[in-house]
Amino acid sequence: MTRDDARQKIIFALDTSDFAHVQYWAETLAGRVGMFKIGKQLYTACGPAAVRMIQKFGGEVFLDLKFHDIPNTVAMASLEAARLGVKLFNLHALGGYEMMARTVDALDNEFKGAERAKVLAVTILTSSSDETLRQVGIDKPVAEMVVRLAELAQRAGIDGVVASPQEIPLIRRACGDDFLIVTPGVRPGFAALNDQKRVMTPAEAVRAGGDYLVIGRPIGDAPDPAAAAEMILEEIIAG
Ligand SMILES: O=C(O)c1cc(=O)[nH]c(=O)n1[C@@H]1O[C@H](COP(=O)(O)O)[C@@H](O)[C@H]1O
Repeated sequence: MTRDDARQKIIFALDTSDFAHVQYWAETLAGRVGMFKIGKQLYTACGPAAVRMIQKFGGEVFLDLKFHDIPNTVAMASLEAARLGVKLFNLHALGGYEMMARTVDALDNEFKGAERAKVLAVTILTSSSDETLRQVGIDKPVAEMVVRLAELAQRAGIDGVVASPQEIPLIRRACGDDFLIVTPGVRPGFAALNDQKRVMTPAEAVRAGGDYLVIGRPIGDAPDPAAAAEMILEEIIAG
């Protein structure tokens, strides 16, 4: 794998509330990572201006708002996400088949075959365990639920999933090679686990078949974030 291929796989999770930080991170990491993830914290604080700031510096955006609502509301919100010109955005597969299929229909009607944002379904969050599922009344193990939700998303026309690296082989087997797998819960050798539970190293996640790796605190909290991003690249290439 070339250095550039490895770089394109890294999505930096821009988890901040401060608009001034957005420009700093865009300048510091543009060209070092493939995409910037704008999630609930930053989007709630700064809105579409944060997306535009990244785009101004030539960065691609993954809008991580994890929509989960009635089908019409999610479809309409998804159209707005796609109109921002982001490369990826997501919704919760637990919202069900109709919510996902209505969203894909709305996008197809609006973009009519032209290039559009890819939509991902979140399966089971990487911070969840079998016990977390039991607490909300789901008695199945995480791995079984992840595959079930990935298959449901694929049937609804969704482009891929967000899942823990540990579930990548199961999803690949069930959904094939063209289904995107975006994986958070990635921890390079030098970083702390924080609140993530089902983790892998960057090299292991790529070897397992992950298309993109979402990495936040191991880069953002590092004393030298640019150097941390380069170390992660080295880990991917060496692996
Ligand atoms: O959708 C996500 O990006 C996501 C899904 C998931 O299951 N687990 C998860 O950690 N994430 C996000 O991935 C990022 C991980 O950040 P770090 O744990 O700091 O690397 C955070 O912004 C989370 O919101």
